[in-house]
Amino acid sequence: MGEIDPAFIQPIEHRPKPIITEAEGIPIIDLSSITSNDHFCNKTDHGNINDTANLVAQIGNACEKWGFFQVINHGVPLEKLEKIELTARKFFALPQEEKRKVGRDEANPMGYNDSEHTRNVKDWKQVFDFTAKDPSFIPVDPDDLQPKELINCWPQSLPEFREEGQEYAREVEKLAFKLLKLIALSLGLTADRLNCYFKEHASFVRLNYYPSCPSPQLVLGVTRHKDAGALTILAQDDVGGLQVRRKSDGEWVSVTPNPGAFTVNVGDIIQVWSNEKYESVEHRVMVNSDKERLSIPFFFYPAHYVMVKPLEEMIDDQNPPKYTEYNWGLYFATKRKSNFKKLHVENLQISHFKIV
Ligand SMILES: O=C(O)CCC(=O)C(=O)O
Ligand SMILES: [Fe+2]
Repeated sequence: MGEIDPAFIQPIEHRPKPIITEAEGIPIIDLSSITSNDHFCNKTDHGNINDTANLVAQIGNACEKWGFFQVINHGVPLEKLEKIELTARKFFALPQEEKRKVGRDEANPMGYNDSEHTRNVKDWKQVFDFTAKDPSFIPVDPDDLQPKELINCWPQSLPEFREEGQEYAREVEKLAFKLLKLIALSLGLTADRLNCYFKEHASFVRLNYYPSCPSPQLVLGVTRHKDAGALTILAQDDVGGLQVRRKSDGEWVSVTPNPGAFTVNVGDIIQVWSNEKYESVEHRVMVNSDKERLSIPFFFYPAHYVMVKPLEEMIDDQNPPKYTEYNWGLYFATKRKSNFKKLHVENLQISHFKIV
């Protein structure tokens, strides 16, 4: 323990427990009935309406009960996932100086970072971020709301990285739009109701590398947090470590990895749009003493200019709006500031927009 930088050490109440409880019951949802059909919700679609209704019900239940679910037969070709995983492993095995050449910083948000902070504690991980869409625009400084073009920086020594990353992002983006439709339907909205917010979406893919750790009981790979965007679609290898705060009793429970499946979770924006019918659930990542781990989240973010507030359809006299409106670009830029260093103030959270 002597060698661990104190910046990584979690306060006692947030350290992982030695006994791990598996999250039995996180639904595994089979998307095979819609994977071959990009227009499965259109009026002209003569596909099996019962299949879609069944899926919508499963997704709605999972979002209400867990805020998390896994999808199989999702249509993302596994070889695209395997390629990006292999290249990600090669990238993280490069010498630190090489990785830092594509380092991200406060001005340039994409690329490599080995000192991410969540809730003012340093995470035991290294990350590499790239945008799903090229070009992508979002403000990066809360004092300058001019959107900035996000420039991806790819390492020269891995020429295949760029194309593999972009191809992977294109495939997961298709899945994200399908899930968005299913979630809209599950909220009683029209299938395309949420699409307007994603025309110029500022989503990005993150490669998370969690090295093995000599004192896994003191640190976390990612400190407890809720994802700020609309949806997260996560691929993980077979090591495990993701824990979710179970809604029924507040216990931290582990999500059993199911390689080839994606773990999907609802983020803060869907919590607000749905006026809390669905909640963005807290999660964290444990590391271990002998195995490194790789995970690849796709953070599905709306366009920077979107004003986020409870949808009209989700509010009425019995359900008044629970959040005040906020601008997504400004929220993102403000939250980002706390990623780089320990701040001595509480980080921005969605609860700060809650109407009490
Ligand atoms: O690595 C994981 O399993 C989850 C990572 C995560 O929660 C995040 O990057 O927001
Ligand atoms: Fe997360």
